[in-house]
Amino acid sequence: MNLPEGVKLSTLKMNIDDRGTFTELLRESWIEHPKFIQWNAVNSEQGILRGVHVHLKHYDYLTVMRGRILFALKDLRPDSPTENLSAMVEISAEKHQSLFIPPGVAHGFYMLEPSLHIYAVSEYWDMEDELGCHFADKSLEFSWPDANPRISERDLKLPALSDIRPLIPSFTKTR
Ligand SMILES: Cc1cn([C@H]2C[C@H](O)[C@@H](COP(=O)(O)OP(=O)(O)O[C@H]3O[C@H](C)C(=O)[C@H](O)[C@H]3O)O2)c(=O)[nH]c1=O
Repeated sequence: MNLPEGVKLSTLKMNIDDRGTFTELLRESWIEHPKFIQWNAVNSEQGILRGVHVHLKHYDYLTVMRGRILFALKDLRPDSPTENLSAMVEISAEKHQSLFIPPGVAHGFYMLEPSLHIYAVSEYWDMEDELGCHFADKSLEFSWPDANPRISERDLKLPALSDIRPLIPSFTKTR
């Protein structure tokens, strides 16, 4: 699958026995840079769309613990080898995968089923690092399965993609 440079989609090993399952979600050795300092758990009803957000500083590392989520990604970093590439990735709890998203890659999440995703961030939550644009902006080139998702007031008021593009720093190779 063609993903923005630096985005990593990994399959996690689910150990199954007669009691249930055991899955390692993250080892520090799997990701050289950055270190993750905060974890979040997010429950969502079906039909919810979170985003589209993009960060100047922090990295996200996500996995789906229950349900099925469509992750939409777009590379907004000037000079990136995949500048302007859009991608849609579906992750379910059954096929345990993780998604690593560097700064400058816009992302939005549409819940195909009631879902629980957990994610780690490399900086503490800071609204200064919470940019975003309206999910239905055509220049995102996202094909959402739902033209009328349930979305927060904040996300509904997000600007056009063209308004935030000048704020995104140029691409730097993830160490
Ligand atoms: C991010 C965050 C939020 N909150 C509080 C603030 C709100 O009362 C509530 C929901 O926050 P928000 O509406 O920002 O959640 P999402 O719309 O799911 O956005 C989050 O997930 C999308 C996809 C992102 O990429 C954003 O980085 C992240 O903000 O949790 C906290 O208490 N700590 C936190 O670290």
